[in-house]
Amino acid sequence: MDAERREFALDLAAPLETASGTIEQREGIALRIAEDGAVGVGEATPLPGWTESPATCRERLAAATTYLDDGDPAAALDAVDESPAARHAVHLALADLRARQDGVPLYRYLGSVGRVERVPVNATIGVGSPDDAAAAARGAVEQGFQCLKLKVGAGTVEEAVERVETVREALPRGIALRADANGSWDREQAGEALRAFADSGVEYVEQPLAIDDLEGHADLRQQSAGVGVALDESLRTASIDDVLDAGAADVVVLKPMVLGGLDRARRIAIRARREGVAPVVTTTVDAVVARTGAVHFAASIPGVDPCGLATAERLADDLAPDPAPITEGDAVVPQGDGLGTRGPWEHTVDGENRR
Ligand SMILES: O=C(O)CCC(=O)c1ccccc1C(=O)O
Ligand SMILES: [Mg+2]
Repeated sequence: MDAERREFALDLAAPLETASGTIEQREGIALRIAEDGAVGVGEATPLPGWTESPATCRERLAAATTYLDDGDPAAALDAVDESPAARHAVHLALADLRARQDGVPLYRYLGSVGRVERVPVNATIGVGSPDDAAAAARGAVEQGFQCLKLKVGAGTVEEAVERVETVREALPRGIALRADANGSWDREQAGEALRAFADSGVEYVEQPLAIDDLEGHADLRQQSAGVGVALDESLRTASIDDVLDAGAADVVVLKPMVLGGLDRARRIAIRARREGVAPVVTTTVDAVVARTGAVHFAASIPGVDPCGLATAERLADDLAPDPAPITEGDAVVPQGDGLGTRGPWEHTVDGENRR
C-alpha cells in the first residue's frame, strides 16, 4: 500500500455565511492510496469551528499516511480517530479503493442494494436582501430545483421573516422551502420565527438555537406549528443518542467531514431513520472528492430527502471534473467503480503542489 498527500486551496465564487463566520476559501488535503495497481482517493477539508484545526488535520493525516504505507489501514484509522476531517479522508480513500477493487460504485459498497440513479438536492440561497434572495430563488427554480434552503441567521428575526415571505411570494406552488439559522437565535426569537415561517410553509429550520441547547430544540418542536426542527451544528458535540433521547429533532443534517467519515455518518443516518428522524446529507462546501463521497452516501439511503449537495458552483475552481453534476434539481449518481472521480491527482490547484 502506498499513500500520498497533496494540499490544495480553492476560492469560493460565492462566499457562504455560517454562525462561525463567512467561508471564502476552502483549504484541504487530498489523499491517494494505491494498492496492486488500484487507486482510492480521499479528501480532508477541515473547517475551523466545525472540525479539527487545519494544523491538527495535517499532523494526524501525516501520521495515518505512515501507517498506510506500512499496509496497516486499521492503525491509520486509529491515528485519525479524534480528527473528523482527517478520518474522513482516510476512510474515503480506503472505501474508494475497496469499491474499485470490488468493481462497484461507492454507494453500493456503502450498503445500498439497488441501483440509484439520482439524489434530490436543495439549492442554497445565501445572505442578501429579500429581493436578491427572491431573484436567486426564482433562478434556482428555473434550473429545476424543487427545494430551496435560505440562510436566515444574519440580522434580526423580522428580517428573516421578511426574507422568507418575499421568497415564498416569488415562487410557483409546490416548491419546498427550508431555512438555516446557524444557531443564531434565543428561544424566544426562535419561537417567533417558527410561528411566522409556518405561514410561509417552511418545511424545517436548521439549527434555530445554540449548539448545546437540545432541551430548547425539543421545546421548540412542541410549539412550532408544523415547521420542523433540524439539528446540524449540534451533531458536532451531541451523539445521535443524545439527540433522540432529548426528542430534539425532526431532521438531522449530516456533514461527513464533520462527523468523521461516511461510515460514521451512515450509522447515524440509519439510527435516526429507525427512530423516525429524517437524515439529510450535506457538506461543508467541500471539493469534488468529498462532495462526490457525500452524493454516494446520500444515494445509499433509500428515498433520501433532498440533500444540500448543490455546492459545486460555489467554488471558483475545483480539483477535478464533477462526476455528479446537478440536473433538474437532482445530483446524478456516478455508476462507475468507486467514487467515479477522475483525478484529482492530475489536477493541482493553480499549477502548484503545496505539499
Ligand atoms: O446545506 C446546504 O444547502 C449547503 C451547505 C451549507 O449550508 C453549509 C456549508 C458550510 C458550512 C455550514 C453549512 C450549514 O449548513 O450551515
Ligand atoms: Mg446548517
